[in-house]
Amino acid sequence: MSLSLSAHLPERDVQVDLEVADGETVALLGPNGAGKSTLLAIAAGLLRPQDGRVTLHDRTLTHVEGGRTHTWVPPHARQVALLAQDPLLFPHLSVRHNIAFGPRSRGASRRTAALEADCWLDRIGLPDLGERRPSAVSGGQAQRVAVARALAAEPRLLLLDEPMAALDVDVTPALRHLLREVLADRTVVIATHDVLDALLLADRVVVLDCGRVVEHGPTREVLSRPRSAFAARIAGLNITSGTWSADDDAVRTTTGDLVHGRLHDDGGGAERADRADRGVPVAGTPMVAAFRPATVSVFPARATGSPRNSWPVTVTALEPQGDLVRVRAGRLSADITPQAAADLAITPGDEVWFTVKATEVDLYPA
Ligand SMILES: Nc1ncnc2c1ncn2[C@@H]1O[C@H](COP(=O)(O)OP(=O)(O)OP(=O)(O)O)[C@@H](O)[C@H]1O
Repeated sequence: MSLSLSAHLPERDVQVDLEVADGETVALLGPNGAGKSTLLAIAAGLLRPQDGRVTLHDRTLTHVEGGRTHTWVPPHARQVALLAQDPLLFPHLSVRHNIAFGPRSRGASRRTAALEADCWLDRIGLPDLGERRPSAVSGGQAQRVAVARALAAEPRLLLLDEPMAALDVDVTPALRHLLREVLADRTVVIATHDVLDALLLADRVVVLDCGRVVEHGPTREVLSRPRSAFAARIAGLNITSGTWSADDDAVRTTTGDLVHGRLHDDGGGAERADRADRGVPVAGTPMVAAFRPATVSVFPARATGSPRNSWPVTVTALEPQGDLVRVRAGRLSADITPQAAADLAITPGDEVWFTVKATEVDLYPA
């Protein structure tokens, strides 16, 4: 194993074992507060567990037993790079010098470091922005620079904490594309809420809940046969949140749309979700609605016969999805046949209607 981490941190109720093979990308998935960032902080040496051990390529970085520290390598000496939501570039340095910082700190000459930085600027598609200060580039560009800066330091382990979370949905595909390219063959742990990150970037997923690993395995296996409630909720699904409207017998989303569907109770796993409906939530209960992109039909105008779930959306992207075309509209997506996409002649920016039968929508208390 390249990375082996076992940690117990009682004050955060975290007890986790994690192993990552050499060259493997593992996605840590889990709801808010599950312990994803805590795990990354332990690996990076920003947090000391009560009991635990972190080894990277057989080198012990952390070894603590019962609060007593036996081995502690400080963060800068771990050869571990942590990339957070916020790119945290040095504001007083140019973009080129930010990237050159890694090679310089490895002992490279000024000239070599600058040449390496220029290679990275090309690679991240920003060859002309080297002289700019971080304040003069966009959020998406800054995050690409942060990726280059992290990798230019040649870390043996790269940790990514929700790298896409602070970005507009329009720029996430470009960053995801870059990550796909640069993460191949590196040892990486990426904490994310986004199932697409897991699908596109990770070889394996580890699902955390309440500070424990509740599920792990190859990405597609876990997402196609999820066993934990969280994985079931996010596995390739459209997820939209809102609150229960008793008058409408539906979830009212933050944008005011109503989503009708099949009610489930607390979603305690796929097995339970199959059972008949239980109690109806009280008005105002926070809820999530989940439905598969393949169940969504796309129409140029409101569908006749007006199915109960039909929403006007603006197409933001079209992407191949197996044999189908994924039509993205912000956070929602529909998978349709290439023929249907051609007939509709959809392009990003178009207004269309997404329609889904209530029987295809699962509603869970959030
Ligand atoms: N600085 C902190 N001090 C004390 N407890 C914390 C701190 N940060 C997080 N926690 C607690 O540790 C637990 C794990 O939180 P953590 O931030 O690791 O979860 P997460 O999965 O990264 O969540 P998110 O997706 O919201 O970032 C939670 O119970 C949280 O309340």
